[in-house]
Amino acid sequence: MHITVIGSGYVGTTIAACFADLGHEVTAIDIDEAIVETINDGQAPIDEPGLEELLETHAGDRLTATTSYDPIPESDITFLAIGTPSNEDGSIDLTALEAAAEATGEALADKRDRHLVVIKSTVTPPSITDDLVPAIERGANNPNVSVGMNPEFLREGSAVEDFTHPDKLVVGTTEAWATDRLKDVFEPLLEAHPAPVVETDPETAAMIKYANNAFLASKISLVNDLGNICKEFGLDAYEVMDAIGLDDRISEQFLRSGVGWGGSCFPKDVNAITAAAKAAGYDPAVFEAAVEVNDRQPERLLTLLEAHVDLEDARIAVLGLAFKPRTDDIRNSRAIPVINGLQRRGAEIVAYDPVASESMSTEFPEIEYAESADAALTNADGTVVVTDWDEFATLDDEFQTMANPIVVDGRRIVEPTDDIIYEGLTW
Ligand SMILES: NC(=O)C1=CN([C@@H]2O[C@H](COP(=O)(O)OP(=O)(O)OC[C@H]3O[C@@H](n4cnc5c(N)ncnc54)[C@H](O)[C@@H]3O)[C@@H](O)[C@H]2O)C=CC1
Ligand SMILES: O=C(O)[C@H]1O[C@H](OP(=O)(O)OP(=O)(O)OC[C@H]2O[C@@H](n3ccc(=O)[nH]c3=O)[C@H](O)[C@@H]2O)[C@H](O)[C@@H](O)[C@@H]1O
Repeated sequence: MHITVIGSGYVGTTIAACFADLGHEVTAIDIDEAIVETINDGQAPIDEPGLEELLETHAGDRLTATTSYDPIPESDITFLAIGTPSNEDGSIDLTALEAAAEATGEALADKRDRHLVVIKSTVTPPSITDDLVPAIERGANNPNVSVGMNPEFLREGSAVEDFTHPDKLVVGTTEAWATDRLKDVFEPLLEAHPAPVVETDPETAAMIKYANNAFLASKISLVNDLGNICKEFGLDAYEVMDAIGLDDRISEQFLRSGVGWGGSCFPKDVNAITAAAKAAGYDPAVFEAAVEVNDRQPERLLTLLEAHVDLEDARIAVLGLAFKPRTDDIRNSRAIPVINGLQRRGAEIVAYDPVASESMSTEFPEIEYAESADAALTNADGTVVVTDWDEFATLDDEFQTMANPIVVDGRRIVEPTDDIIYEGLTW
């Protein structure tokens, strides 16, 4: 099948490369010329394990990238994988996606065969009928074009692996031929890795995506609430969570308490579904509480640090800047409120991350960036661990180069020893 994928970010590039690997002919379309050139050179525009290998194999062969929308009518199906960020009030900002949807409609104006436009971006259910279908129709109201929704569940840092080993495939369509076409795209993937296929309408498919993300984010906040209680009682939250994770109804996944959830999706998606629910007249109390608990965790981390060291003019090492390990993405990283909190308290900050220092230096150009954890720790009056990079698990003698070996761990990654003053956030 010939597939066009519009938007070559984390999702677009991953799915374009994986579709090519499944044997499809793929055209990736992005407005950013540098991204298009990178893909055509067989390189990955983002840092994701396994992605560069796929692009090296397929670029120039089954996969080509372009800034032009012209290939759209020649393809059988188009996936829209454009960013859906937040407005100031937390509601979904559809500007970029609507522009791409309208341009896609225009490109399909004269198409005589059936064409399926699939929304891959995370969008609120009402926005499909209220904004996106009208945007495509503004481009051209062609009855041969059908609109579907196929939410994506991949995680950054394991995008290729997650895409190729899905828990489920959600197919949101309005016509039988559209369902068949979307399922045909995934047929080779499901043959290799069978997964349940949920066939539904586009709005329910969109809601499934928010329910998934809001559930997981709320689960972590619930775990953080429990973790904070454990800490107050002098108990180890991880021992408690390991036990409750044995209950199949709870599951052992996403039970890691600490400095909270960040990234490009959980924060914006919980805010977007909350705003959409409020616009529809319902106040989602649990989601609001989940955000509040999440906002509190960085402050709790700093309060624990303050109990050991006066932060005014203290040199504090921040270990980990990415929102999670194995990515250079700092969007909504918990390191941002941690650094803000340290700055408010007058601390001097030295930060280290294996890959995300450059991204963070655009956000905080004024702080110092070290080349290694060792260098960051040298002469520091205290350290906070914000991202659970594997390399922090092996830190040991490095803490002895600190002026004061005080370690406040926001991710339960450092091995406590008698030679350091170790404080866990929820243990
Ligand atoms: N990042 C992730 O792990 C996941 C993201 N999602 C959702 O997928 C969507 C895309 O997210 P990301 O890939 O992270 O976004 P991104 O911001 O990394 O990529 C979006 C791309 O679209 C391009 N673009 C913008 N306007 C365009 C236009 N008119 N025509 C062509 N290209 C255009 C941009 O240049 C950029 O390369 C969002 O709705 C997000 O919530 C869903 C699952 C996972
Ligand atoms: O819609 C999206 O973009 C994606 O959002 C998340 O994926 P992602 O944000 O890439 O990463 P996660 O592994 O979910 O981690 C999110 C945040 O939660 C934190 N987290 C995760 C798990 C846990 O037990 N505790 C915890 O604090 C992580 O440190 C990180 O800051 C979802 O897991 C994906 O299914 C979804 O597709």
